[in-house]
Amino acid sequence: MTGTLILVRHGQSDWNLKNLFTGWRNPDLTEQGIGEARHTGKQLKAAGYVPDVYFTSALRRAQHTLDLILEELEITEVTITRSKLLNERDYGDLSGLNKDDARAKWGEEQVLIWRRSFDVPPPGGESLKDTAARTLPYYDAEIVPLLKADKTVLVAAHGNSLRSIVMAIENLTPEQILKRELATGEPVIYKIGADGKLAEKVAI
Ligand SMILES: O=C(O)[C@@H](CO)OP(=O)(O)O
Repeated sequence: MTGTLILVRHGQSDWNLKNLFTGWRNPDLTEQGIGEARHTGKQLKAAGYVPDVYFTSALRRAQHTLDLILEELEITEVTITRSKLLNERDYGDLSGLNKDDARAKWGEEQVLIWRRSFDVPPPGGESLKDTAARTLPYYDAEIVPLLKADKTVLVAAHGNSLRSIVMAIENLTPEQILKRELATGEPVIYKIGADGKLAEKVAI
C-alpha cells in the first residue's frame, strides 16, 4: 500500500509577473495564476484524485491556489492546515526588488548564487538549506505519517519550499536541485511507501 503526495506550486503571482523577489511578501495570484490553479484542479479531478488531507503555507498566493483547486474538485467540507513552515524561502533584503535590477547592481553570477545555490543565503534571508531545515521536520512530523497510512495528501506551497521537499524525496544532490525548477501550477505527484520513502513518481 502506498500514500499519494501531490505537491503544487501556487499559480503565477502578481510579483512573479512583475519579476520581483517575493519570499515572505504576500502578493495574490494574477488572472493567469488563477487560471493555472483552476487548470491544476481540473487535471487532478480528471485523473480521479480525491485528496484526504490538505496543507498550505501562511501566504495568500498558496492559499488562494488551494481554494481554487478545491473549487474545481468540488470539495467543500475540508480541513486545511496552514503553516508558515511551508512558506516560501525568505528572500531577506532582496524581497520586493526587481530581479533584473538586482542583476544590474550585483551581477548575473551573484544573483544566480543567491537564487539557486544550496547553502548561500541572500542578505538577511534563507538559503535552500535553511528552508529545508524548517520544511523537512514539518514534512516528516505532519505529512509522512499520513502517507504511511495510505492517505492522499495535497500540499499547495512555493517554488523553493517545495524544491526543498522534492530534494529530500528524490534524494537529489545540491547540484541536481539547482537545476530543478517547478512551474507555477504544475503538480508533482509521488507514491510514498509504508517506509515513508519514494515508491514511484507519477505523471499526470
Ligand atoms: O521570488 C521568489 O520568492 C522566488 C519564487 O518566485 O523566486 P526565485 O525563482 O528567485 O527563487
